[in-house]
Amino acid sequence: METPRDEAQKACVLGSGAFGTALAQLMARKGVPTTAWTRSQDVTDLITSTHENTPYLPGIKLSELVVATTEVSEAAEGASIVFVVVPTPFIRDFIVKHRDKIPTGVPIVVCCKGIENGSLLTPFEILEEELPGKYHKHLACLSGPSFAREVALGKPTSVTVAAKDMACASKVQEMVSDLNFRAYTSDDVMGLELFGAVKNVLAIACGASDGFEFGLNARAALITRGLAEISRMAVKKGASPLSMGSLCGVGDLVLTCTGSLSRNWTVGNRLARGEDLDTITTSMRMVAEGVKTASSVVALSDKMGVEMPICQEVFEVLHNKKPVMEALASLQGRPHSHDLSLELKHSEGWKSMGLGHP
Ligand SMILES: NC(=O)c1ccc[n+]([C@@H]2O[C@H](COP(=O)([O-])OP(=O)(O)OC[C@H]3O[C@@H](n4cnc5c(N)ncnc54)[C@H](O)[C@@H]3O)[C@@H](O)[C@H]2O)c1
Ligand SMILES: O=P(O)(O)OC[C@H](O)CO
Repeated sequence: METPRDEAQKACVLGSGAFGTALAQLMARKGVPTTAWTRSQDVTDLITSTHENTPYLPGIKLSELVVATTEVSEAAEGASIVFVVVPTPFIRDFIVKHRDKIPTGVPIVVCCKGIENGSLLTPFEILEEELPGKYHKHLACLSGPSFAREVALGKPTSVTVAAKDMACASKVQEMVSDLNFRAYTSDDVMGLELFGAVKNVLAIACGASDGFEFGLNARAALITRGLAEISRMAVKKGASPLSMGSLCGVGDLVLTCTGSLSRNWTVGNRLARGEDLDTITTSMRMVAEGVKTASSVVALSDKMGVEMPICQEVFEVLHNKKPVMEALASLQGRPHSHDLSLELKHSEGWKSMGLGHP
């Protein structure tokens, strides 16, 4: 039987934490043989012998079509789609070390949510910097409300796939979608990545607020004012303010700020309950990207002259040991200001879209 256009023959997943494993399971569910690169031999052995990635997705039986290897060349060979799911702090080293093994002419889908410390670049920007030009029109990124466990279990999930070349975004959309996983396309790569990165920092604030049992009003306010912070930065960085209404915008922000499955929310929650950051992070094998991204967001907002008070307070708590209660009080005591609707109407980005005040 002829294979339909834009259907993957083999998928390669680079990074076998919770989300990489969930994506491997998603592709296998679609009948696509999938090879996942794991950093450690013990995870490859577990997947091979038990069909379960116990450290990252315990209790979920993986398809026989998912195989694991510690060799990037083996994972990538013959792949018609590649997912990059290595946490942001390790992406650059990973790509530099393995770029000669990454196939050309097939979509490379970046699925990480963070901003690199130092360079202040997003994962997509890092790949553009480190991969030769021949890869660039094949780069896409995928984000949205998508807890790995629910994706792996085949629970209904919808995400955004963005690329600079819409043909690439559409190709990825076709390749990843099934009845339980629905992808929408976008050309706003910067918007998708900034929302995905900064929402992790805001989820730490919401986890802390929930840890103190400040209530649902406080949490809704943090989410909404958090949306204002991201939009401010995104607009100034050239992203579309309209992406705030997307799955990769408000969708993922709401999920991560309200879901106890979130690692970032959990970090904030445990901080509020009196644990210190080192204890929390060393007890987690998984990565809460918001911890390191908080430093990048504060550095980037300073550099760009963008006000991001919630992110600033999260940074103070995480990296300058400010007591959580004091940080939350600082936010409530700030000078009065405008609602986002009024603020955006006067912003240059909004005006350039013809949406500002005349
Ligand atoms: N877990 C989710 O629900 C989810 C959903 C969407 C997106 N994401 C994003 O996917 C990315 C990966 O997260 P995850 O949840 O799959 O991972 P994880 O937190 O479950 O696991 C950590 C991963 O990092 C790897 N790692 C640790 N040190 C490394 C190093 N030095 N070099 C290379 N890899 C190293 C580990 O091998 C493991 O694969 C993150 O950017 C995350 O924000 C996660
Ligand atoms: O568990 P978290 O906080 O890393 O969030 C996971 C995903 O980003 C949710 O879409």
